[in-house]
Amino acid sequence: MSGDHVLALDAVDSGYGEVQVLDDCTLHLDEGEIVCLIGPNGAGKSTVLKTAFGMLTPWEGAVTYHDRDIGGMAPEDIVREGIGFVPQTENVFGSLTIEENLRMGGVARDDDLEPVLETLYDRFPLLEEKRTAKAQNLSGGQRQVLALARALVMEPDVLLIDEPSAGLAPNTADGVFADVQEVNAMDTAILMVEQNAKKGLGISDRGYVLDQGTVRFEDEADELLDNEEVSKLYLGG
Ligand SMILES: Nc1ncnc2c1ncn2[C@@H]1O[C@H](COP(=O)(O)OP(=O)(O)OP(=O)(O)O)[C@@H](O)[C@H]1O
Repeated sequence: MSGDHVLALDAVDSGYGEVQVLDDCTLHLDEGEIVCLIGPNGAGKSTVLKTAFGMLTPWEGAVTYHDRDIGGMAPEDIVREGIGFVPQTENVFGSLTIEENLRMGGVARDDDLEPVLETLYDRFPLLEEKRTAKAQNLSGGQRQVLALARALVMEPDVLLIDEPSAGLAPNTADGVFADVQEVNAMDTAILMVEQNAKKGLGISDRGYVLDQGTVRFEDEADELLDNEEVSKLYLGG
């Protein structure tokens, strides 16, 4: 795959030890997009993100960022390239303050963090209000906002987000999805895994249905939501 994709997986096989999870997986993310990856438990959605972020090295195929091969590059180097990752769990340091968490997000930067912190505090006033509080005292939704903001300290142009709504009450999840949209509006392309397929696709431009490590469907998000087969097989009717 080539062209002007920001991020692409091209015919990627990947997995853990000897266990293959991704099988000829091809997908891409373009500038400005939110793309949602849905599919059943164990389909390999998180594995896509881990392979894109260098936590796993592709066995076959290529991972490209602006057409440059980054397959298997160390995560710390990938972060410097401009890709951020918000894992599903344990994505903040509970015993550190909000501000310390944000500063941890910037350890790979060697310039002054103040301007970017100010921008993030403007964007997420909640974090400024609580900047001296320990992250463990935040609610689940607030933690997700902190995890997003922490990844944004590096000013990535791609953000990989694993299940932003996991474990959150519906209203709280809606707030986090709104924040994801806002992050996207700050010129960040987003590849998001989401268990809540309807809501995830609801804020996305395009989507992929992954099943057994392979892309089964890809389309505009609206089309996937309207697709009867996708609906029956993957969206619970
Ligand atoms: N660290 C690991 N070591 C070995 N196998 C793993 C590891 N992490 C995941 N797997 C296996 O890889 C397969 C795909 O997992 P993955 O987490 O990518 O799925 P997923 O689509 O994100 O599903 P879920 O919604 O359950 O998180 C599963 O069979 C899982 O058991």
